Amino acid sequence: MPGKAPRRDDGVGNGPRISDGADGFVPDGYAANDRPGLGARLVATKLLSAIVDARTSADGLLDAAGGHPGFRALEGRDQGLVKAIILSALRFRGTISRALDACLDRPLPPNAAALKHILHVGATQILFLDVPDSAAVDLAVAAANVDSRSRRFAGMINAVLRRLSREKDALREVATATENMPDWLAARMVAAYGPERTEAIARAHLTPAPLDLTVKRDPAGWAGKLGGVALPNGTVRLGSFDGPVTALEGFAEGEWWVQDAAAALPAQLFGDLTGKRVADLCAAPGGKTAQLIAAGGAVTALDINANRMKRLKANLARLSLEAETVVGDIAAFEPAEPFDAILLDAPCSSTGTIRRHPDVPYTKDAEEIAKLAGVQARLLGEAVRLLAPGGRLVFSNCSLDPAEGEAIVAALLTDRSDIVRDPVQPGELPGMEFALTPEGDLRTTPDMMGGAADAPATGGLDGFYAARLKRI
Ligand SMILES: C[S@@+](CC[C@H](N)C(=O)[O-])C[C@H]1O[C@@H](n2cnc3c(N)ncnc32)[C@H](O)[C@@H]1O
Repeated sequence: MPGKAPRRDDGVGNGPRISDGADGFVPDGYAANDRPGLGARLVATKLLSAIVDARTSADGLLDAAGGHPGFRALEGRDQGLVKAIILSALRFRGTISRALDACLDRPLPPNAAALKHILHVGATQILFLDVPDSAAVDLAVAAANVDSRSRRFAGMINAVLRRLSREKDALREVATATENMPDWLAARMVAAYGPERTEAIARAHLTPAPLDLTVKRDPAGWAGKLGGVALPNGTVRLGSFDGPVTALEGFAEGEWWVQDAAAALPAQLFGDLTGKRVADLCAAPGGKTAQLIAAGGAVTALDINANRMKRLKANLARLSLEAETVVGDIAAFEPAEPFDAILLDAPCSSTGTIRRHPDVPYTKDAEEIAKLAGVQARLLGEAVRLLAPGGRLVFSNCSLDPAEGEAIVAALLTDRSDIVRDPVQPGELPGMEFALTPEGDLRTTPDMMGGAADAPATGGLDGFYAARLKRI
């Protein structure tokens, strides 16, 4: 059984008025105060629709400062509940759909999107969260009653969710983890990794990722201080941590930064950078920039996004690390001299981070992957232009899709006779040799190291690809 959110007695909060009426999402003059806990369910229903129907990123919606107005208006406890509902509703979307189908006498009307989201929000609480079933059912019925399009389905919602509650022990069993991958993604994963590995990857997606930290020095010491384990690459992993990272020892002193162990690997492929001119060409928010500086490089960090660059600067300031920073497009970057080492951590579909961002399968698609692959190929061509003869370039991203990784590098190597692969040797990644391909590239997937569900203290990695190249 996957992790459940903390139990709430009644699934309630003293809900504030949640609508300014501007988006008309709380209809009929309704105030969430009228029914404790209803505001959270209405917001969860609305946000699930925004993610699944309008393909809006969950991070942007679920932000206490800049998120959806309905979410921001909720009190902290209800915000936590909405987050738990949304993340579980997405993580287990296939299992939830199957369970609901088993409780429906006939298929839902095709134009009843709001009804579908109300059922999913109710079912998520019954099947996967520690909310009393009676509160989940009653509040789903109440949510239907305040929406003029869904009101006529209130009786049906009541019957379906009550049946779900009675039969939940059988219905919440995940039949195959792959049922929780939308078809487009499952097809691409099976084509790349085969059905068995896809099932293992899908299973790893069902458990949130642990908290990983990159430390400036002394991983074993920090693992001891923070109650974690030091992984073979030096990442400190805190198996179960629930709270603000800012409260952890060493944060204020700038001793570490949050970074998945797999995300730490591409920059580690450069080894010692002392005395080297280094460019980090897609740098923000700067996790890998910090590693390159800590490895001794004189780093120029470039990113096209000024806001993200502000975050990079703030992150480096906290860590007391220094880099030259440039806001701009790689294509327009004309440095005085070429670089000895270049990291291109290109924008991608982020399918390697589904454990952290279960909305990704619903906000991305095959068409977007093809578009991103075009961007990556173009940026890699630009990055090569900035590399000194003999210099090393690492191309990386957090996609699981070979179209955004292996295929991009293969095409470059076919096109350019002056660029060769500089294969990573097993001895360079002691204890993590499993992450190397026969060609000497890095390829991690979430099921590696056991997968978080099987080995919470050491399991699971984000999906990453990295190839090390050299200019001859
Ligand atoms: C995957 S993120 C980089 C993450 C970063 N390397 C880290 O570890 O924190 C990709 C970045 O590429 C930047 N980017 C996209 N297109 C770019 C371009 N043409 N020139 C420069 N930066 C670009 C985006 O703004 C984004 O910050």
